Amino acid sequence: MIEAVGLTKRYGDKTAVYNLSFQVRPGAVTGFLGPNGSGKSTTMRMILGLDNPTSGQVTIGGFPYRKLPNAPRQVGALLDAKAVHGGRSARSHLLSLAQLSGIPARRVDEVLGVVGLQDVARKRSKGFSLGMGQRLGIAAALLGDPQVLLFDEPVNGLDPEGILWVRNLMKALAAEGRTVFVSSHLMSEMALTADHLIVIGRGQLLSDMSVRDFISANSADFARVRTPDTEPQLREKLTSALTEAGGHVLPEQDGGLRVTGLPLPRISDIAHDTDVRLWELSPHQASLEEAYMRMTQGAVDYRSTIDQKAGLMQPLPPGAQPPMPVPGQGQPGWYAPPSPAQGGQPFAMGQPPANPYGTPNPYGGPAGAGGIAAGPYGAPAPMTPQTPPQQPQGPAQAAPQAQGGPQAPAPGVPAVQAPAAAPAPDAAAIPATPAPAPAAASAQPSPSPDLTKPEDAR
Ligand SMILES: Nc1ncnc2c1ncn2[C@@H]1O[C@H](COP(=O)(O)OP(=O)(O)OP(=O)(O)O)[C@@H](O)[C@H]1O
Repeated sequence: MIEAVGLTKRYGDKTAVYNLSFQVRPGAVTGFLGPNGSGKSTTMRMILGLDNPTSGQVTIGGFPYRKLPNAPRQVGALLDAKAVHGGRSARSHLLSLAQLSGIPARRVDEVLGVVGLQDVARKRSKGFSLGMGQRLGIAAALLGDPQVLLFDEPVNGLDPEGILWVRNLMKALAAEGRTVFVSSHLMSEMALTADHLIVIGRGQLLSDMSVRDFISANSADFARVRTPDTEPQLREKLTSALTEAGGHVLPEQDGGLRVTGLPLPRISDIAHDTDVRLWELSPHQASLEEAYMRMTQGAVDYRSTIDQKAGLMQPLPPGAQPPMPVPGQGQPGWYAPPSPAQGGQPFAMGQPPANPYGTPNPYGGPAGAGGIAAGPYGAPAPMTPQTPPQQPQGPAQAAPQAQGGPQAPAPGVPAVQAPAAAPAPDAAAIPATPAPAPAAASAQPSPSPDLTKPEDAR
């Protein structure tokens, strides 16, 4: 388990993380969400001993990372997939990490297979695509067969097959009882992968709850109603009647109406009473993305000026910042549907607070996003390296390493793609990684979970 208590990090007068307390438990995938610059990477670096907290503490299994016995075998991480010496092959990179941690060389070939890079194992990583680099980073994280895994944006750059593979891998690792902590900006992916969410904004904790509770607390179900496109007056008539009955009606771009505050049968009765024919009356649940936007809107530091023009948010006075969101409350002015507290229970009559992920909803709607394919480690097809750049491979090309790449492993960095030697506090950079592509392509229920275990541990 990872436990942070009052974790705070300041860089000069910039407070990157403030008074964060949370626990990441084993046996589940915990998503770590927050807008750009909210402090996710800083938090992960502190967990891994790469940054020192200004105050507070964070422990893994009760120990600060740097005091963990045999850390590389207990914790694996992917922080920066680019932290690899481009002149080294994928295999050499992993071998050097393995040697630093006393991990047998045969484990390198195992993880290369798990991530699907076996066919390009001897190619220089500088020719790798973004997705292949991610896979290499994931391989490094798995190297020590750790019980605790941290992944910072693991699906960044992966194609759909790679994304599915990472999703299944995360879930399989958690199903084996491991602690899996993963950051991502892809809400749809988080909705499919995570069981629990920790959301931060401007370095502070905004939410710590299950995905289902998060959506339920930050969004409201709604009904979609469509009247005949050919008779716009019917739409107006129905809008008035629904509003009069206490509903909240928002027009949608395709001419439909989004209605909250009235159960579906009531909407149907009102339409009937006002002599309005319906082409559609369907129940909907807000997505994780909508719930997330509602929760974090006030904590977004970087926003396009186009957002206001597009009506995605209410205009603020020049120079004003939206207020920090309050956990469990929506952001006023945001486009998402009103929260249950504001809009009431739209489908009060037997409405399923339904499980958005997995179980079919009682109204016969889509089953949600639960359908995950098979095997945890069923990897995607083998990768082919990009055409290697023609430039010379001299030392100059290795410059990136200086930031903590493999060549100069950061002290204390574990199984991850870490740099070798001792961790350098505040150093940044963890390993990089590759992506899978085992021949077993596709969706076979993965090979045995043992694939993630070093032979000497089986
Ligand atoms: N070494 C540093 N020196 C000064 N400021 C830093 C340093 N590292 C991070 N920060 C600042 O701390 C804040 C949090 O950054 P961090 O990278 O942790 O955010 P993040 O949530 O990971 O962002 P993103 O989603 O964009 O990756 C940012 O304002 C960033 O500029």
